[in-house]
Amino acid sequence: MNGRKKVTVVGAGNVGATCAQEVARRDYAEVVLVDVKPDLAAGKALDINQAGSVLGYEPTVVGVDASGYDASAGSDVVVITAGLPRKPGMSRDDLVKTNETIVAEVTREIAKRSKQAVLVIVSNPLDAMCHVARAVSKFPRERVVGMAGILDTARFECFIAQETGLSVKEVTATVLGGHGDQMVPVVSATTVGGVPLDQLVSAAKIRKMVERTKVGGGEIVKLLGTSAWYAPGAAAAQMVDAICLDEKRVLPCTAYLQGEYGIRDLYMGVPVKLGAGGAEEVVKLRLTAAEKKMLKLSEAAVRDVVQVLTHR
Ligand SMILES: NC(=O)C1=CN([C@@H]2O[C@H](COP(=O)(O)OP(=O)(O)OC[C@H]3O[C@@H](n4cnc5c(N)ncnc54)[C@H](O)[C@@H]3O)[C@@H](O)[C@H]2O)C=CC1
Ligand SMILES: O=C([O-])CC(=O)C(=O)O
Repeated sequence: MNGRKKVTVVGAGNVGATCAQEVARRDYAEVVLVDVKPDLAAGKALDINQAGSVLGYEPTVVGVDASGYDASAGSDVVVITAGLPRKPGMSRDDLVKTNETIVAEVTREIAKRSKQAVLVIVSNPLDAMCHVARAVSKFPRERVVGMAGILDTARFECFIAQETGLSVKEVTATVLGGHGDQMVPVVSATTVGGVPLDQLVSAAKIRKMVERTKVGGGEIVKLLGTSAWYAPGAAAAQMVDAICLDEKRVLPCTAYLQGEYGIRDLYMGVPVKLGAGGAEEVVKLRLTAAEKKMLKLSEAAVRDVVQVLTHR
């Protein structure tokens, strides 16, 4: 034992490798990167380790293929990014069957070797893939949590900073609901330097930013031909920090709801107290009537996808 936390990232593609490097840069964990493609994880691990010499972190990243899952044993946190990304013209939901098979297989391998880990799911369609990971791992709901809200919120905050000309560090926003076009940017809880957003920006401009946020993933898919990775990788690493360092941060995460926000037996994005135990508590936020209505629409959209799953 070297006193470091152990973090496994499954999927060494765009999001997984970015997340692995973000975690490596923090220098508190050994990082295991796993990918089904032979040599991909080993090559990325080597590259990330060599960057540490320039950026100032220890070379603790190990890369293995699917025959090397034993290297992940005893992980504190496992980030699952394995699966196909969408291409232009596709919705995230179009990935459901292919990625269900992948996420189920990966979760099986992980759960038997890291029985106490917190699983952070990234693969899409996100809310549905959280159901798959929970059903296969049989972990308690606190220890299977999804990454989407931090990314969606980051997009909203970025647009607000650009619109107001104020530092993004002063912007506090939150985006709830499913990780699809029905997500709910919560304008009533959005402030810049403590000032409510609607005192700074016109209703029409806010509407435009809200709509852009809701299709923020698709905007990047159109530009790149595949989906985003810098912001998603950074967002997943922020969740890893909160868990490994027991930060008790309140972050928008995808959690299994059992009556909170009037929603039962479904994964949805809500504010969560994130610490060593995973999603330790769902935090209640007062929503306006319009926001509640939007959350109901988002719930219906997530339920439509979840009902096609074999593992739920
Ligand atoms: N939750 C969110 O906010 C976001 C989710 N995503 C999702 O994350 C996933 C990954 O996206 P990218 O990294 O851009 O894709 P990518 O194609 O760059 O990487 C995915 C990796 O998964 C690997 N993989 C496939 N099957 C595997 C298996 N059975 N075991 C281990 N590895 C396996 C592939 O070989 C590939 O290297 C996609 O489903 C994408 O839609 C992407 C961005 C944001
Ligand atoms: O848009 C996608 O397919 C990937 C994703 O979830 C995002 O970037 O929000």
